[in-house]
Amino acid sequence: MSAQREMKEKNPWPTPVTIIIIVIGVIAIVALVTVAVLQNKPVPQKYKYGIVLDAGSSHTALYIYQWPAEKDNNTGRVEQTHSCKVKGKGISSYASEPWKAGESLKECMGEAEETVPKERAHETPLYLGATAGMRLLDIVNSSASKNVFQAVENALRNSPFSYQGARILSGQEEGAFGWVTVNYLDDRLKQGLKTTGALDLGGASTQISFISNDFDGSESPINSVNFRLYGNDYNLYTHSFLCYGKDQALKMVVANHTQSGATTVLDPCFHSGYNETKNYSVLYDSPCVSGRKPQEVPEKFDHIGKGNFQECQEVVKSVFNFTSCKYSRCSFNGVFQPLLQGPFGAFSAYYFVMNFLNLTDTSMPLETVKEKLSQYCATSWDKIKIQHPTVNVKYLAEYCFSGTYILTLLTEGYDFTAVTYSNIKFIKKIKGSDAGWTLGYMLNLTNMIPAEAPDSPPLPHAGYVSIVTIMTILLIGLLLLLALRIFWPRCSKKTQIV
Ligand SMILES: Nc1ccn([C@@H]2O[C@H](COP(=O)(O)OP(=O)(O)O)[C@@H](O)[C@H]2O)c(=O)n1
Ligand SMILES: [Ca+2]
Repeated sequence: MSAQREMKEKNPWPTPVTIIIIVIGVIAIVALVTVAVLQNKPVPQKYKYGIVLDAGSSHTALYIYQWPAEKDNNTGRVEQTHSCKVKGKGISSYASEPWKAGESLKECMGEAEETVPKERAHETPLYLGATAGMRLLDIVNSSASKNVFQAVENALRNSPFSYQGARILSGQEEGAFGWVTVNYLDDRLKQGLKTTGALDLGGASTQISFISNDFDGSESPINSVNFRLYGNDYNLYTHSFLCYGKDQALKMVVANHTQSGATTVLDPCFHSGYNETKNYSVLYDSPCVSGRKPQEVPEKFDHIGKGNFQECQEVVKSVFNFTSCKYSRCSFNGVFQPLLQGPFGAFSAYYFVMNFLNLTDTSMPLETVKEKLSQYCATSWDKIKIQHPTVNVKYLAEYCFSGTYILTLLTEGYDFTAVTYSNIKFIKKIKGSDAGWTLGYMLNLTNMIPAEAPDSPPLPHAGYVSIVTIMTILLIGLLLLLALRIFWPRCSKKTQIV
């Protein structure tokens, strides 16, 4: 015992070598922990951008998407960072003065230039896709449609972005890309989860798209779209009904009322007290109704509201044809539709209308929804105007019709029942991005969704760094213990003597 005390008094400090080892060990640990922390700190993100113009029948909207620059190969999330509503009507309304279609886009294109960093502009793809308004214009006047595209192209080519072209989407593309958007934003594709069907209601056409076990594409190939996304195969059913958007459907319904060429039309889909003089020529100005035009019509008619939901439902039904079906089952107008399956997201005008009517809650029994709509339709036009002083009266007048049309389309047209109605969710946005075909369109054209699932490392980055750090600390600890035994052998010996 005394010898041990003697030794400690002689040399109370560890040897310099041990100190160096300990210092190096501590520095190594601090360095490792610092590296691990810094490595996992979010670095300021650099983004890439893509722009899509949705040239709809009623208006054009511009959407800007962004995704992490270093991850455009399929792992980074694409999200909407900005949107801009073009003032005025859709591009198809400029058939007689096409240059105005190009002009109309300039304000939103200016916003896009402010949103996308200058150094990214030249590599930012810019697309314009036109839907049913231009499909209809192309049917009645294809040279006018070409002129509108020419004007739009001139405006977009002069932008600093990488212009990739303007074209009319087929109804099938419109339906399929809407489905891709909804399922991409919900993260259902990457994870191979059960998908959500997509219901899109526009002004001039409407789309229904869903996966059904009942459907392999063979019964009606024109309604079938095949995808391989993230290693999963999808056989999607999709159909677009031209003329069954809510604005054209309204024209068809009113046209059915006015077959006799009457000067007064009593309309159950408009509120009592509503009375507007309208032109027959405007009513019959689209190919959706031109075939119904009576031989002899006066110039104008008085459109008078009656405010009766039940009767409105009956006249709305008159635009759906259920008489012939050459397939095992049909929705309407002889169009094949497999058994409805799964949850559905209903967006665009489905959402705008049901949201205005306070009817987006689909857990409410369908009968209650109908009662509420019936009460709304029965409210006088004067009262409606007082209740909604800020809403444009042209749109305000149409909500009773639009609500009735939506319920009729869903239940009679597509065959949703009181039970399956609750599978529908009326949505505007998913995680900050608008539901609609534009995102799916861009993801497809930029090959941003791979056919095969990307290989992912077995551990996430943070987990990898933590494990390496812990293992290194353990190793250093072991080395230190080893060093203690080598450089202080006497210590251990003394302990043995004691
Ligand atoms: N805030 C809004 C915006 C659009 N809408 C309606 O939503 C529909 C959008 O259709 P769209 O312009 O995309 O037409 P399509 O080309 O898709 O048929 C139109 O009927 C608009 O009137 C609405 O009800 N409320
Ligand atoms: Ca649309």
